[in-house]
Amino acid sequence: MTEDTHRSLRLGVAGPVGTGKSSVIATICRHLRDEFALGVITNDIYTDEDARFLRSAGVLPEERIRAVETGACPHTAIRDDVTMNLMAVEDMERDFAPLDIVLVESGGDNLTATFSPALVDAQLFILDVAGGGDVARKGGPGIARADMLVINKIDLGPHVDVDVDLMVSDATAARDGGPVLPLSRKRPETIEALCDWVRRLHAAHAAGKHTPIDPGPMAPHRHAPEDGHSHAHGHVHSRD
Ligand SMILES: Nc1nc2c(ncn2[C@@H]2O[C@H](COP(=O)(O)OP(=O)(O)OP(=O)(O)O)[C@@H](O)[C@H]2O)c(=O)[nH]1
Repeated sequence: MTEDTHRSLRLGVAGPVGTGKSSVIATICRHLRDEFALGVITNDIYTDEDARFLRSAGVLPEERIRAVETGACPHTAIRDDVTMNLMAVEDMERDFAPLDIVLVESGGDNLTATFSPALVDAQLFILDVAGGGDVARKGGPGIARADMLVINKIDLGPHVDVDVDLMVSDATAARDGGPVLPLSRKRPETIEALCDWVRRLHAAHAAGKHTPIDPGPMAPHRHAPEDGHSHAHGHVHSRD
């Protein structure tokens, strides 16, 4: 007989470095932890820094926030060989059953990193206005086809000369009309819009009406590690 595992909604959060992945996860946990049983898995190459940030923010009981130290290109661990992450998600689902939602934070630093549908049911891709208003136009699988594109830190628009409305309409065009969510932790109505999207997604998942979408593979890229050898993967480090 197989073990009775409780299958949560697995929600990936990806995006370039510093756009606010940990902050968005903290926000979702703070606002939805009384409605849903939540868990978080973070990904970093060598540290558990993101997990420590979330634990110190006190957004969930500490044991519900676990780190996967990928020890290699973090994008590989969410896309090409998801074994470490899948085991972490399944362990958490078993240890805290029944969980409603497990959030998985990607290591990030890359405009094209996306999750494999073998790991997550849905994914958020996060850009911020501080990265420049034209980033949304540049496209890529996460921007074009993630379940939701978040444009974060819209409170900073005037300070970095970014027209937020234009960035949102560029992003919507890059997604062929797919959903785009302007967000700022300083604007409660945008946080409520994010929470509503998560609620609807969870309801669709629980009803068996949500179909995971693969945003598509990363573009080819090369790493140049310290030892002078380089190796190629299927993605590009656009902010390296
Ligand atoms: N002004 C403003 N700053 C924000 C907002 N959300 C996040 N930040 C700040 O942006 C910085 C980066 O946020 P993180 O959540 O650490 O970003 P991240 O994508 O998880 O970063 P990495 O894990 O290093 O890739 C932090 O200093 C946050 O305080 C926002 O809505 N407005």
